[in-house]
Amino acid sequence: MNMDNKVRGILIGRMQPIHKGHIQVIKKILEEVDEIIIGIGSAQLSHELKDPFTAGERVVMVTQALAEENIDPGRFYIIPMEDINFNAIWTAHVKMMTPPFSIVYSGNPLVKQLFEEEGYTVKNPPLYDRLHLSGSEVRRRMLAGENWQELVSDSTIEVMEEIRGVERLKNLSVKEISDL
Ligand SMILES: Nc1ncnc2c1ncn2[C@@H]1O[C@H](COP(=O)(O)OP(=O)(O)OP(=O)(O)O)[C@@H](O)[C@H]1O
Ligand SMILES: NC(=O)c1ccc[n+]([C@@H]2O[C@H](COP(=O)(O)O)[C@@H](O)[C@H]2O)c1
Repeated sequence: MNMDNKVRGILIGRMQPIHKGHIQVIKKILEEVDEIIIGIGSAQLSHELKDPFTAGERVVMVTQALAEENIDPGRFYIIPMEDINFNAIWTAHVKMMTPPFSIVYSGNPLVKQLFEEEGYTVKNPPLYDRLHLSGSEVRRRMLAGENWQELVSDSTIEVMEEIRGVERLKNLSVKEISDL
């Protein structure tokens, strides 16, 4: 039960980085709920090929991308969430870190299973242009020198330049190959 009677939904994703698919789904969820909680998943990870950006950098990217869309800042929370080793109590960990919510939006079968077992409503959000709109595709294009910019918001391009994100990813790829 919510302490303030607001209907809240939660969307958890690693946002490595946030892309136009996330933005569209966030807008869609905001048509259904009063407020959305955006959980930045695997918050402890950074400087890895699959997870190059820190939780703090991801918070900035998400905040600025939503500002660019003129989404009312009073309607969302951005909360970094570290992984824990115990799946059975992960939902309690998420609950502890967030404002009360009643709907979970996720297509991830494990996330769905864990929250359903705790009695939450889990909805499968629509996927937009999934062939192109995924964090993996953004990172792949960054490494390949292809057009990743079209997949993300202008503000994300700016943050990426500020933190030299593409250069970081390329350095990580050289390091991971040399570690093989
Ligand atoms: N193209 C998309 N359209 C709508 N929602 C999306 C899209 N891509 C991801 N999402 C949403 O974001 C959540 C996962 O976030 P995450 O940042 O892990 O996305 P991802 O793009 O699949 O990442 P990666 O490719 O790095 O694994 C999913 O549960 C899904 O609801
Ligand atoms: N035990 C745990 O810590 C646990 C369990 C399920 C999902 N998660 C996290 O939730 C997020 C889910 O995002 P995806 O839907 O993109 O996989 C990921 O960051 C994942 O690591 C963590």
